Amino acid sequence: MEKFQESMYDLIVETSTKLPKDVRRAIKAAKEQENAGTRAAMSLATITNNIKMADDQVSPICQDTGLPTFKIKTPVGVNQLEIKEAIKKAIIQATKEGKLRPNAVDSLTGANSGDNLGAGVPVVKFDQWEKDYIDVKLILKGGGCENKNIQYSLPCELEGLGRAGRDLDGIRKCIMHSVYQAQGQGCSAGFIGVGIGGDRSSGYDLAKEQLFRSVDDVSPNEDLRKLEEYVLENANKLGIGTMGFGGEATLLGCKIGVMHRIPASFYVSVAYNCWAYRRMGVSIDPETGAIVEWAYQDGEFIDFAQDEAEKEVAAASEQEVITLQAPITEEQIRALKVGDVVQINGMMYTGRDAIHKYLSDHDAPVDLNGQVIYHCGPVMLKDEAGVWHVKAAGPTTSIREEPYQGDIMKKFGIRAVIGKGGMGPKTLAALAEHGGVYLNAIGGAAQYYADCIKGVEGVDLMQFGIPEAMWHLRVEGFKAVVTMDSHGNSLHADVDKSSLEKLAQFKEPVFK
Ligand SMILES: O=C(O)C[C@H](O)C(=O)O
Ligand code: SF4
Repeated sequence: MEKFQESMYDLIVETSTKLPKDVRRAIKAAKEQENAGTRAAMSLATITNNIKMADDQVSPICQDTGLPTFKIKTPVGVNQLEIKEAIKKAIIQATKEGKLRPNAVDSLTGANSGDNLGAGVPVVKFDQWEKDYIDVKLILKGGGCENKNIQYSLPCELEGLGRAGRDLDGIRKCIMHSVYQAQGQGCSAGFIGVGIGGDRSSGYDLAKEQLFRSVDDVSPNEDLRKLEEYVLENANKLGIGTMGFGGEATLLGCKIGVMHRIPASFYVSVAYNCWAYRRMGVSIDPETGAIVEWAYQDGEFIDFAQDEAEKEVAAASEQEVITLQAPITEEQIRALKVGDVVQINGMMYTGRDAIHKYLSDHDAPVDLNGQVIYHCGPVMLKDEAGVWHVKAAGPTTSIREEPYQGDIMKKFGIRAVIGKGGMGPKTLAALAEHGGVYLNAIGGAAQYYADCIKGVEGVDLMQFGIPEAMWHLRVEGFKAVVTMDSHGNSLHADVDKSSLEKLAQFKEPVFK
């Protein structure tokens, strides 16, 4: 097993930096459905461009490299303790090299362990089997899509769909609702794994297990096959679209598993995965620890470089891009309206969960008047000269900052916040009152945005750990879409409302 640690390192790097073939094909198909010049087409062009950049630079596709979760099958007699130790060492190395973001945070103190190890991190689950090789599957599922997982306890009452009973049609309603409630916040267009039955924990396990199935896999169970097809077809009629901007592609895959339950419980558990669906697998020789074969290798490999020309056409047909130089004036902000595409030059400051809480009862370490806050937890590496470099820097889900955002903008004179997934009524009211704007960047496009960052000018509040610190970033041509303006308009509220109306079309029984 000499080579096992190296094999695990290779598996981690491949998973974090290169999307599997089946996922690439699903993204390509989604792109082909969207009309050129729409926000959805522009978002998908950014996504495919990002996938290509991650390929070329062997860098994380998305800055949130998730909770590393390994599912391992070993022949009888293989030492599982040794396997776990080798995985931990490989994780430390991949983190040091910027292939994984340090993502393990002490839930009580907030301290980041810095090496991706911690209580319960990584997740390593073993099974034994009769075969003579080791099978290792890895999924790196980020926090934004994890937060959109949902578990239903049947019977229940669902907005838009009415009563969901303890039968196949009730299950259908839950799954349709799960896609609606995710909106764009889990970086749609996404994939869902569904677990029917079990208890609260085994139900979610079963749902996540489905995410290891190939996108092309067809369920051998006839009822589930029909349900998977139904959901895939009809969830795409909700009009949520990529990033929740509206559009044709909302869901790229639906896989459903079933297990027994106990009489009183009936759970439908849904695991939502963003488009950055990073899962890979290898089979390993138990003697040497070397990789014998990679999983998910069937079918055509889409190299998104081929899409270059197409992407340029889409970009050219876009509307005018408004350039904003930070610091930005109230007048410039008031001139913006939902749908405008802007590009930012100058400084922006990262701030996510820890910073927003901190700023609510402390002074800011820098003058934020007229400035831009970027909801982002980047992957950063320091070189030997002590200079920081951005390795990946896409937006994080903004709605988590809803309790603080409006107050902080007013307190410090912040004019723009950039994030993804949109914010709620409290922030919308503050944008109108104070003269602020919410800009939506493309979730997961961590290489694309890292490329717009021309320098790291400083960092504050490092005690919160790399992803949560306040990084001072000098940017050029950082593009985003105005999705909430200072005139009370929110694209997110509009898409939510229209998708709820569309969801109601699916109220009548289908599977009797
Ligand atoms: O933690 C992050 O950087 C992003 C997160 O995965 C999210 O989707 O909000
Ligand atoms: S930012 Fe988006 S793409 Fe990245 S892990 Fe979160 S949900 Fe996935």
